[in-house]
Amino acid sequence: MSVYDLIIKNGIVCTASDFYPADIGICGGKIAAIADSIDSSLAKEVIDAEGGIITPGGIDAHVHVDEPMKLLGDVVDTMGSATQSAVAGGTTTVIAFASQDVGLRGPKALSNSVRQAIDLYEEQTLYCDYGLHLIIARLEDESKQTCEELDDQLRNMYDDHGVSSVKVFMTYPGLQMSDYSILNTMYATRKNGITTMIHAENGDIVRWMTESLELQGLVQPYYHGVSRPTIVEGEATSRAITLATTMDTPILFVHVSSPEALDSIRKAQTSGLKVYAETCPQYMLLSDEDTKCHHDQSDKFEGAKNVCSPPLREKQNEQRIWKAMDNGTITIVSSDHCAYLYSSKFRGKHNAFDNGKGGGFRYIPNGMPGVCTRLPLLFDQGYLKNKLSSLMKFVELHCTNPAKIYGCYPKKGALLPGSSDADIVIWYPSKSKVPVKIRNEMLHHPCDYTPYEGFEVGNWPRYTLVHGKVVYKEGKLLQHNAEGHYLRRNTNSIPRNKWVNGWRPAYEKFGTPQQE
Ligand SMILES: NC(=O)NCCC(=O)O
Ligand SMILES: [Zn+2]
Repeated sequence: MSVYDLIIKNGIVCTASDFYPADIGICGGKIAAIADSIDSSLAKEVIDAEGGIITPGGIDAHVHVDEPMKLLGDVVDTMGSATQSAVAGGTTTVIAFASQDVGLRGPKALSNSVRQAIDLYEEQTLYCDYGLHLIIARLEDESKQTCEELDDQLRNMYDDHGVSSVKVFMTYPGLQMSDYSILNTMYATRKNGITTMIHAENGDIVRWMTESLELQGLVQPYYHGVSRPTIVEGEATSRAITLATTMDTPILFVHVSSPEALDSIRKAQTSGLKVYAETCPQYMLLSDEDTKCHHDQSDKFEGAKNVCSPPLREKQNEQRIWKAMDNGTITIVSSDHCAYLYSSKFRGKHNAFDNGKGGGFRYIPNGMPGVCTRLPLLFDQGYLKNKLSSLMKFVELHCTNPAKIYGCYPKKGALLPGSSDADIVIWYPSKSKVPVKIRNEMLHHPCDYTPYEGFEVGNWPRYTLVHGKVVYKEGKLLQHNAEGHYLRRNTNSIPRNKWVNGWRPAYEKFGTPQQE
């Protein structure tokens, strides 16, 4: 009788803490054993890693796909297509977004918003597991009443669906929250242990700059970046830190790109605050030059492919991001995958021309694809090209820290016998298959471009396993093994119980520990 369903032999196992040659035994979709050598006869099936590196599957904690509220317009991905592209690049868990349905009322309003998204994705073939954050689209009114309602709604959402994180926006027309509303949100997230994710850009400055550029006729895609200088992100970041300090609430800044933001985050972390940060590959590998037209001089709109917020920065900025990843200022790396078609004149990026809008940068849907390329690009740049101090650091940023921050460790993001799902990437042995030139066709996604077309990387996932089954092998997807599910997560946002003065939230008297 077989002890294991599968044994992976002759690999070099790399986790966030260790790097060593070992065999891995898998049983019932879980990591069952890791040892110097496991006898092949104990398994139904054996994969020979041939000396290749083995890492936990990637966790991409910032992915946008089509969702019931269509908050971001006609993004091209379903959850099915996003998970398919994810596993083709070694990512085995994605955390996407459900948006608040502002038409719903009552204590189950947020829970039901999430339910609608889960119902939609249940219909789709999923190649890996997915979780959901909740985007708070609008607080009904800015009264203390809302605080209490939000508290109930968050508790129900977590109890019903294990959603343990919410995202708020300090910019975007229709989504931008006032400081007052952010405080209301933090008051309730703190009480429920929910992680507060913040998109930090000063929306009023962006609006003012946008109008000024438009008056001067400067509306090409490149000017999207000009309307959102680095200090716009820096100011919002330091303001959000002030709000979080007042409310004693841990926060995580998504898609951090600016030196001023990094300085504020580093300072806050050094003073002991629970401030975390995410960055994305585009902020170390692309620049504002990529928002100009490159290929076809007659297409002045081509830079729209790379319009995202925060925008791509000057080339020299990328060194700051690498340093911040290595020194711990940046906690996680996600893709912020948000793919819109480019070639269609009727969909995606060209929506900027709908109804006589004229294609100005203000109207370009923000975002770019990246769920497939995140791990290979960073494995190449971070590890093979030595921009990170070790491969373990790469695993920490892309797999382990996202799992810890978002409450799914060690089920995800680790290779712990008895605890972790067998979500695994086996990379090519170092001497074979190098380099790989990235082509859009390799990415198994519905988008018609990748910002990384023609980039060369020194390795690529050879096998991707989800729940112990091979879902991607040597460039091909194995659909019969695609059995992804919705992932409930735990809360993991623990306040410090340190206050700026004598004020305490009203709920403190109901049992939360006081400052020591
Ligand atoms: N980042 C971006 O440009 N688009 C996706 C939405 C967001 O995360 O802000
Ligand atoms: Zn954002």
